[in-house]
Amino acid sequence: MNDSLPFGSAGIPNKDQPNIGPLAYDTPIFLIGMMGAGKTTIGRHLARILNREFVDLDHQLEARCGVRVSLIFDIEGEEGFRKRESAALDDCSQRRGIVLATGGGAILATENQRYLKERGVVVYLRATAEELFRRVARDRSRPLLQTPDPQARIRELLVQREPIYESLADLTLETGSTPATQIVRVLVSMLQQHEVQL
Ligand SMILES: Nc1ncnc2c1ncn2[C@@H]1O[C@H](COP(=O)(O)OP(=O)(O)O)[C@@H](O)[C@H]1O
Ligand SMILES: O=C(O)C1=C[C@@H](OP(=O)(O)O)[C@@H](O)[C@H](O)C1
Ligand SMILES: [Mg+2]
Repeated sequence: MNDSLPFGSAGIPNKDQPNIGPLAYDTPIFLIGMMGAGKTTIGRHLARILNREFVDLDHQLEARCGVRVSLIFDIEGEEGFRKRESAALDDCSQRRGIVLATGGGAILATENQRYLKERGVVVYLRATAEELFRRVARDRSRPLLQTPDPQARIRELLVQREPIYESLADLTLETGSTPATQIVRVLVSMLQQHEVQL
């Protein structure tokens, strides 16, 4: 990869950033974070520039079920969705050389935490509740946000989930108002710094 990519402007090391060490060239890269963090958008760009296959967990589920995520929630509730999500994550996380964008709640089940932690490099895309809300406010495709006060819901979910995102992350990237294309460049540089073979 090109060594001259910018490093550091939006990237912040975790407090106790572990040394990932040299990893196989085909180690999967997993993106985690809240709804609106940019996992799907950034994952797709990242895969393109690394010449990797891009997999989005929600899209996998939709392809398997033949319906949209919101309809899975309508018919089977969150519990049914989570079971399907866990089975899809078990399969997808075993695929080598991919960039995988998870869904925001895919980190909740303990078996999913194990799949992510043991099978690849985990990147947490972080954003504030205000920024997340700005990004997803007009989008009707996220069933958990179809409430009278979606901003409050985002804040609640963030409080519940932030410790899990942090505990799973090998790398954390603050997305702020940085455009997605620049975030991807910073992320490539962070992965290189952490000896992930790209
Ligand atoms: N860094 C960013 N800055 C501004 N908007 C972004 C950024 N990343 C993603 N977005 C926008 O936010 C929305 C949600 O992004 P998406 O990739 O679907 O997030 P996720 O998959 O994490 O829920 C999309 O409209 C996307 O274009
Ligand atoms: O945070 C969540 O629990 C969810 C996030 C969504 O994916 P994104 O994070 O890609 O929006 C999708 O999996 C589903 O609506 C539930
Ligand atoms: Mg997504």
